[in-house]
Amino acid sequence: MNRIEKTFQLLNKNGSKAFVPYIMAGDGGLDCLPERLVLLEQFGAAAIEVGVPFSDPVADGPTIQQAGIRALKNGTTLKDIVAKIAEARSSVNIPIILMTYLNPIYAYGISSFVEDIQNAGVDGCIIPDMPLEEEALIAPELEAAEIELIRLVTLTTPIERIKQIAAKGNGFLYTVTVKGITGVRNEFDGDLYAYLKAVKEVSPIPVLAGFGISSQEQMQDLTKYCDGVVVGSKIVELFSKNNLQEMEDLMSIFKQKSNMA
Ligand SMILES: O=P(O)(O)OC[C@@H](O)[C@@H](O)c1c[nH]c2ccccc12
Repeated sequence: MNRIEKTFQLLNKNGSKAFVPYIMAGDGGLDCLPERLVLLEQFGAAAIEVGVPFSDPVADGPTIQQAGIRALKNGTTLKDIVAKIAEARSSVNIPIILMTYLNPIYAYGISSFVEDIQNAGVDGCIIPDMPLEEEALIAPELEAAEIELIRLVTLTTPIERIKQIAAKGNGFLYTVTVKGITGVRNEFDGDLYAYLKAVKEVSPIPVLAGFGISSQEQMQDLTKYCDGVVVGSKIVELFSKNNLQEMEDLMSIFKQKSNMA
């Protein structure tokens, strides 16, 4: 069984919710990636989304964009990231999910990409600019390698399409909570909770909410309606300020789960 599936089975059994932090690989130098992964697991992460820096990150807000620019300035490449994950894999028990736009995968070569991330122990992949209609490009190879393709739905996705996407049944459904790009928000649309509830009702796989989340209050509100949260910009900001205490405090409500992996 894939690590992602196993993780959600355990969370479910314990009645716990998932905290999935996003980090930008190469921000602060690629050498610190393994220690950051280990730290996030210790703080209570259920899985970690590792972002690949890219020059045209269409879904990224200012915090993630800046982190991407810093990582690119450090000379970070997808090849080096995959090698670093391979190096870190034996010290990390929780699932590692690689988030990259399609272009770097193309440049790498689809088959070698899948083969290399499989060997590195990557458990899942998020490719935000690849719609359902285009995924035949890579989905069969990922499936053969037992790597979960994590798909996104948004506030504007019709429910019939959400059903179709969720029915693919990989990993979890990434439900985007805002009409816009990544980045910390103070409040969400009033209809968000009803939408999350509707997504949860039609999804045979776990539903995670992501985009704009930075406080424990938001996390507690949202996880009433879904199985967990993805937090990117806030985590990226705290790493760049080296504010590990605030990170540990923020994640503390999820911590009891860290020992189950
Ligand atoms: O930064 P936020 O608002 O907390 O949102 C998570 C997000 O950063 C991360 O999941 C992510 C970063 N870049 C993306 C592009 C598409 C989808 C998701 C992402």
